[in-house]
This record gives sequence, C-alpha cells and structure tokens, in this order.
Amino acid sequence: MHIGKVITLQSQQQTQHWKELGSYFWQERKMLGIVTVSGLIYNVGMLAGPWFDGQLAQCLYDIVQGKQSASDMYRLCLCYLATILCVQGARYIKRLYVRKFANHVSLTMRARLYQNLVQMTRAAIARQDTGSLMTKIIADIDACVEGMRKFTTELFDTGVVMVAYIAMLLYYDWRLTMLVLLFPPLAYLLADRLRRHVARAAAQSKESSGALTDGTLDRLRHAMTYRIYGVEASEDAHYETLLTDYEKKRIRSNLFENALQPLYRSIALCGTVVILYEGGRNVLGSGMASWDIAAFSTYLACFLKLAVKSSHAAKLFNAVQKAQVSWQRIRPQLQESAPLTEPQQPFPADVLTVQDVAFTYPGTEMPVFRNLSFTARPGEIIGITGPVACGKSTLGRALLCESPHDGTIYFGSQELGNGHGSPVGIIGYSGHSPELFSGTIAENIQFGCTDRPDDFRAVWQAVCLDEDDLPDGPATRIGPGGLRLSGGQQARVALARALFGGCPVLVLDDPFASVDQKTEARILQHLRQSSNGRIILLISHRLTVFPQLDQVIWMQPDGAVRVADHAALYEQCDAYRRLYDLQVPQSPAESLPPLASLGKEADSHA
Ligand SMILES: Nc1ncnc2c1ncn2[C@@H]1O[C@H](COP(=O)(O)OP(=O)(O)OP(=O)(O)O)[C@@H](O)[C@H]1O
Repeated sequence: MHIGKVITLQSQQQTQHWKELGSYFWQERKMLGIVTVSGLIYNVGMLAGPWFDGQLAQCLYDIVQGKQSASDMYRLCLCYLATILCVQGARYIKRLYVRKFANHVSLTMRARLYQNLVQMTRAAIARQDTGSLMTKIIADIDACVEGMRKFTTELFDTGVVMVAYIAMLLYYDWRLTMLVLLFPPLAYLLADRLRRHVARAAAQSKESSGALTDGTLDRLRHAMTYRIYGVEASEDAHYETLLTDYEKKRIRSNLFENALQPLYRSIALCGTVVILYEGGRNVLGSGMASWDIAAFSTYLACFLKLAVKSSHAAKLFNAVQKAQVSWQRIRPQLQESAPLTEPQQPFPADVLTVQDVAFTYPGTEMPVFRNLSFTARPGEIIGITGPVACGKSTLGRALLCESPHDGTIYFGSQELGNGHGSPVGIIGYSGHSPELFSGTIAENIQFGCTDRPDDFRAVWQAVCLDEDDLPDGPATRIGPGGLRLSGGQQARVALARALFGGCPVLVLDDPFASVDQKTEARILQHLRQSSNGRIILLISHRLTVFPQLDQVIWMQPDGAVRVADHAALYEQCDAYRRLYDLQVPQSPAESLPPLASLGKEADSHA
C-alpha cells in the first residue's frame, strides 16, 4: 500500500514535470507547426535520394546495354536536381525554425531564472556560491534547451525518416530487412547502457567548471590580500589543482559525448556485410527476392542512411538524458514567480510596532535575540547598540523581514511579511557595504526616484556633502563601486540615497563608522530637523549621540534585549553605562542637550 502510494506520487511528479516542460513546446506551437510541415517534406523527400541513386545506376547499365540513351540520363539528373533543391529548401526552413524555437525557449527560461534570482532572499543567496550557481544554472539551461532542440530536430530527421526508410526496405525484401534491422537496436542498447555514465560525466564536468569559476573570482577579488600575506604561491597551486581537475573532467565528458558516436555507427553498419552477400544473391537470382541493379543500389543506399540515422538516435538518447537531468536541477529556479510589486509611494508616516520578535539563523539552535518589543512613533530616532557580535546587524536585517522570525512587526495596521520581505516602500535600509554604482553622485542618490529632483538639495546638505570639496558637486563621477570617493564620502552618499528614498522607516547600520564625531552630530541634527515623521533605527557602536535619541535598544550577547531611553538605561544597565563612560568619560548623560531642542534652536536661528 505504502509502496503503491510512493509510486503514484512519483508518477504524478513525473507527469507534472512533463507538463511543465511541455508548456515550453506549447508556447512555441506556431514555430513548431512550421517545423512539422517543412520537416515532413524534407524527410519524406529524403527517400528520393536512394531511389534516384538506384535509377541512375540502372540507367547507366541500360545505356551500356543500349536500352536507354544519354538524354534519358540527363532528364533523370535534372529531376534529381530539382527534387534535391526542394528537399534542401524544406530542410533549411526546418532548421531555421528549430533554431528559433530553441532560442525562444532559452530566452524564456533565462528571463524566468532572472526573475527568480532577483527575488531570492539575502539568506538564500548567502547559502549559495554565486559563481558556481550561475555557471551551473546557465549550463543546465543550455543543456536542457539543446536536448529540446535535438529532440525536435531528430524527431523528424531521425524518427520520421527512419520509419520511411524501414518501409522502403521492407518493400524491397522483408526477410532480409528483418535480418539487417537487428543491428541498429544493438547500438541503442549500448547507448542506453552508457547514458547514465554520460550524464554523470557531464554533471561532474559542470561542477568542476563551477568550482573553477569560484576559484578565479576569489583569486581576483582577494589578489592584494594574498600578495600581502605571501600566500600567492599556495593559492596558485590550489588554482592549478582546480584547473587540472576541470581539464580531466571536461575531457572525460567530451570523450563520452563524442567518441561513442563512431562506435554506435560501426555496430549499426554491420548489416552492410549481410546486404552485400544476400543482396548479391538476389541480383543473381538465387536469393530470397529477385532484384535488378536499381533495387540492389536503392536498398544498400537506404540501409546505409538508416544505419547513420540510427547512430544519431543513440546520440539523441544521450542528449535527452542530459536534458532531463538538467531540467530536474533547474526546474525549481524556473517556477513562475510573482510579479515584482511596484512601490506604493509615498507611504504616510505611521507607528512601527514590534512584538515579541526573536530571530534564529537557519541551522542554529540559539536565537541571536529574543522577546524584542517596542513601539516607534513617527519622527523618533531609536539607537540599537550592544557589545561586539551581539546581533545588531542581524536585528537590522530581521526588520526587512527577508528571513522568517518569531513574533510580529506592524507598520500602522499592516503586518510586514515574515520571511518574504516587507512591502516595497515601507522600510529603507543602508547596510555596511555602501553598494554604490558607477555614475555620478546625484545618480546614486536619486536611484529609483529620478522624478523628484527638488528634494535633492535637502538630502545633499543633510549628509554634509555640501561641505566636501567635490570637483563637480553632485555631478562628480565616482567610478565603479564609488572608488573615487573616501570611505566617509561613500557612507554619506549611501545614507543620502536611503534618505532620498522616502521610506517612512529607515534602518541605518553603522552609517557613521567612517565619519568624524562632529559630522556625525551634524548629520543627526539634520535628520531630526527634516524627518517628516520618518522613524530611524540607528545601529551604532558609537554612543556619543545616544543621549539625544528617543529610545535605545541594548542587545546582550546572550540574546536578551532591553528597551528604554538613554537616561534609564544608563541608570539601570551596568554594561551600557560602562560602554558609554568608556566612550564619553567626562560627560554625564544629562550634560548633552536633547536633540529635539537642537532642532528648535536651529529653527529659531532660521
Ligand atoms: N548568516 C549567518 N548565519 C549564522 N550566524 C550568523 C550569520 N550572520 C551572523 N551570524 C552570527 O550572529 C551573531 C550576530 O552577528 P551580527 O553581525 O548581527 O552582530 P553585530 O552585533 O552586528 O556585530 P558587530 O558588532 O561586529 O557589528 C554573530 O555571532 C554571528 O556569528
């Protein structure tokens, strides 16, 4: 009963696989219609070749015997030529449309893959080696499409034509045909035996190619580090190992793929010996049938073509097997993905409510933090801090809801998605890496929001970029990854982009790590003045400005969290007090003016 269920489930899955694969054929049905018509003309027309060969041989014999003249031969040649032109024309159309079909399928698959990859969560991306992931998936798509192309081509070039050839052979001598047709199945049998090895060799070659891509990227990315630490030689030796492994596996895979073809062909061609003997007897009148030279010639030509075709069929099995293996691997990446949601801008300011949130990394037991509850009102700035590796960045990323967490996070009355990302346009994020694009500073800041040029100046000033000596101001080109800017400038451009984005909640992970304390205080003052009700969650190691914040989340290495304002935390939490005093020894908490009053001061100056 149990086994029965398993088999039913497997066959249902198999049917689903074929349905999904079949949908690609169905999408291209118009092209496949043209392929079918031209394929039938071409393949049925292929029978004309052996027939004309036989007729020409017979005509030559008759001319020698004086039964026919040279003009008969010319007429026959002209007919042959016209038939070849028609057949080859149909072949050209068929090939052209099979290629077009394969290209369309490849593009559809790549577009789906792209949609799925860009919608992968950060956690899922982090679990994969991007180099080998891309190499494997693209190679799998190519193998799958190649299998579909070969299948479509060979369905006509091999399938239809073989049926036609067999019919013709049977017509000439059915007993001899039954005998010689024993050989091609032997070639299939061998191909079937070897196909698993072929697929395995191809998979190993692909894996090795992925490892080599990763190795190359790693060697390039960390070239300077390897040089500084004197490990270049050992890294090069490791790279050499990868290269050798790739070479071995590639050769093995190529051997399996190409060297078997002549073997299949030789086996299929063994029937020729039998035809030469038995066919000769037929012509001499002592065989199983009575033949003239035309019949002998046509039969032999027909069989040779059939044998060559049957060796193609063996190769086709390998291609289809490879395509099946590739399809199973890429299928999850090719599922129809939800369309990307358009950002619903602007989301009005609202309250952020975090209730009993805990986060545990997949594969680990202990939560990085637990029981986190707080409410942030519009305009509030909330500091997040704690000892090294206590989970500050993890909390920042958890608020983006890309990985599943316990508890709930609400913005106003809307619950933010748990594990599939919060709706676009609510939470803005600026992480450790500035992720700048080559282009101008303005293009980086206005990224995705080019339709709001007026707000640009306010953001430019808020991050103190107006105080920097930039050669072309906002039009300064920053080079790939922003390499022409200092670390502090890169951090401020990334911050400006997050501010310009207009999300009502901003998570800023250590945005002031590369700026001096004066600039940090000034930026914070600007943020407060121009908040427009935006909630800012500020992750930082530096506590200098924390007395000015509305709330502080203190994270402990054991996963416990405390939420209070600076004064209360300073009073009640020894670890927080010690850290704060270490950084700001001479200034007790009360001595700093609250940030709200700084805003008012600035207003009154204005
Ligand atoms: N992808 C991950 N999978 C498993 N554990 C992780 C992952 N990322 C981080 N961690 C672990 O989670 C803990 C918190 O890391 P996190 O980067 O959030 O700390 P942090 O407080 O931001 O660190 P820092 O003070 O260095 O900025 C660390 O113990 C870290 O090893």
